[in-house]
Amino acid sequence: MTLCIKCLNGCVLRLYTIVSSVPILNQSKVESVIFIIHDMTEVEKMSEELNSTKQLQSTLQTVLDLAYDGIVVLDPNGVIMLANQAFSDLIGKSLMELLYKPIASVVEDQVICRLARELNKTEACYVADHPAIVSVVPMKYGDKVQGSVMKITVSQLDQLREVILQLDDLKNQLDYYKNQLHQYNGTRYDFDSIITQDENLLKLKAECRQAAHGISNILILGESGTGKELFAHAIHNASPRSREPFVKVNCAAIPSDLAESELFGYEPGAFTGAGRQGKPGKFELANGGTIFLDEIGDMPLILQGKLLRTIQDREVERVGGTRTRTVDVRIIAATNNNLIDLVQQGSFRKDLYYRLNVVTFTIPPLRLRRDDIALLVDHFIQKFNNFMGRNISGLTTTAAELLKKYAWPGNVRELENVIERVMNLISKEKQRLDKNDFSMLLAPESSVEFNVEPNVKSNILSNETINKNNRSKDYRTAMVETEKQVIIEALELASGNKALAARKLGLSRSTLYEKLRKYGFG
Ligand SMILES: Nc1ncnc2c1ncn2[C@@H]1O[C@H](COP(=O)(O)OP(=O)(O)OP(=O)(O)O)[C@@H](O)[C@H]1O
Repeated sequence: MTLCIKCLNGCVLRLYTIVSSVPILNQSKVESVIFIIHDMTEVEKMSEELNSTKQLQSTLQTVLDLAYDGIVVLDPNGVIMLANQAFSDLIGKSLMELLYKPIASVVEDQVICRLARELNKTEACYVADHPAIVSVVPMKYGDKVQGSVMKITVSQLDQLREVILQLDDLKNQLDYYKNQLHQYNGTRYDFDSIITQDENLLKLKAECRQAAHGISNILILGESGTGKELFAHAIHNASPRSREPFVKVNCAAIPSDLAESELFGYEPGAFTGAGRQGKPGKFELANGGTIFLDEIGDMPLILQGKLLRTIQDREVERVGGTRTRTVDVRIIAATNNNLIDLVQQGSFRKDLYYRLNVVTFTIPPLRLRRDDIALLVDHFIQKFNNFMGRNISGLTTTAAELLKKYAWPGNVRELENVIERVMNLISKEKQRLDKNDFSMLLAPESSVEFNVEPNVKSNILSNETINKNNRSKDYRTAMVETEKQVIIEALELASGNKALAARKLGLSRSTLYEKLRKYGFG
């Protein structure tokens, strides 16, 4: 019963009471009643407190059960006062079995029992065969230690391990697909593909292999068909970037109005015809790997400035964009032009030249390494034997002599093309290639011509132009006229098909275009 009492000072006290009444009887008649009033206010208060403590405990239990870590609360004697579900799962006992029992009596794990006696300790150990981190912290009320809380981090580590395993799996898959991509899209050659026994080229190979491990940009010089691209592939493959992309750009072949977007990409709507998604440029595609800028001497002047900025800042900005993107790309540039001449003529930026000319290699032409000819011939015969299902064993002595004396203006590419052509034309019964099979290399003036300084005789197809009159002309004029004549003949033979003419000449298409422009045929 609630009793309201008015005090002398006028305030009203509400008391929770239990009232008992005892009647006093006189001959069965109630004479008076004794009321005994028990003030239960304190008890009621305690009961309310108990209820809220129970609520708090239930909240605490819910919170603890949500935690991934195993948590156990111990009193100063090591009795388990509270534990969460994760702890119970880890130990393999129900909460009923654990609560209010000394931890040493219910938990078999010796590490946990030992750590339960510690305060302020963190240890990496195994709990129930799981790698775990166990921490114990004291619980204090005021200055007095009232017990401790132990936290066992296991499940997160397990989950982390799961995530790490998945990540490893994904990494393996990524490596696999990168490998596949590498086989189909990347490079075709490595240093073993470079056939030579020439001392200078062997030395160059060794230097390039060394430079491959570095970070500097590389410039490869050399006449057309000497193997500049082959070297670029080999350098990339021997570099720490070998698993990353190798992207080739033929600077002479991209139309100048598209060159900027090809190299640097474009944003959506950057120009009429630009795709809605935008497009990454070659630099972005080569990110992490190598970009091979072939025929760099033919790069439009306007783009050279942007290339220079890209090399310096290691950033690209897409056409029509404002955002810069960081790119980590190693540049290998190659050209058969004399870049210093181009700088002097004003068609190549001096500052770009110095940026590119950090580590430079010049591949010697085939005519300066004649001992390689026999080796390369064997290599190409083998290659075409495989392609064509032939069984040619090699050259006759006279054919070998002829090929060794020939000037090879188109270098290794021309040699390869000649062998391919001859192997296509000779009869099935033939075992060895004879001098007569190489009639296309024979000028009417006979072998004397082949002893002439190679530069003078730039191509054997020019059988009419290399004559005595030419020899009396000045050296350069003879070369130019010879070359013009050779080109005209090759175009005639190819019925005006420039790609075919370039193949016949053993030149790259871009080199032929360049020469056509130079001689005003283009
Ligand atoms: N040392 C070599 N060993 C084997 N093959 C070679 C060698 N040098 C060049 N070749 C072959 O000759 C052909 C031309 O080589 P490559 O394209 O690398 O020359 P390049 O100097 O880049 O020519 P261009 O200046 O015309 O682009 C390729 O088929 C290449 O495989």
